[in-house]
Amino acid sequence: MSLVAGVLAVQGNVSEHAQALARAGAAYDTGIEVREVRSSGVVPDCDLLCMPGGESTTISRLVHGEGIAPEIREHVERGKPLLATCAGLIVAGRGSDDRVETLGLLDAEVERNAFGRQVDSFETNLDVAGLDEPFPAVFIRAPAVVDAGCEVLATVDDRSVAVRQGPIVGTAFHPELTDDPRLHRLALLESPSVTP
Ligand SMILES: NC(=O)CC[C@H](N)C(=O)O
Repeated sequence: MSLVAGVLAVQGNVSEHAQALARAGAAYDTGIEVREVRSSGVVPDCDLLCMPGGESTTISRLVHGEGIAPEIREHVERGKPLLATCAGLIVAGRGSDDRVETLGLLDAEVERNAFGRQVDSFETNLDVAGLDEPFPAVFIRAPAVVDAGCEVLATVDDRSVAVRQGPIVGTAFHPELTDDPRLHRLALLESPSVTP
């Protein structure tokens, strides 16, 4: 079978997500066609969706300005999986920062740059619910979920850094920046609406 995966391409690690999707699909012999989402009209054809990191202010402006926001909303309302990473998590959540117009898809208040400047970037082996072995998680000016009304999959220093609600998985870290495809698999290919 073959799946169509959309990667929001207004900003962020687009090619890295495309490669991660290819790695994740290879394990299942699933063909994955990646489409970059820069304007409206692409998301309705997608089985899976990634919302990458970048600058959440910019991403939220473009998502709303280009008419992509209602399509993402409809995508998850139809039970199709969405992986939102870092700035993508901020945009998917219910915001705590006026400069970001969030989508409110996740019942999670997300604090931007939650780990402070002194630790702008770090990597840690993270226990994630649903994965057997720790995941090599890369954090770059990462947010954290400060108030989660949804399932928490992982924490760092008592802060929630991976959450799940229905077909949506949000991570404060960047699973696309490692060779490990397990997070993309867990979030996207093992979602109930997708049968690889
Ligand atoms: N790597 C990232 O996506 C960083 C997110 C960024 N700090 C923001 O607030 O938008």
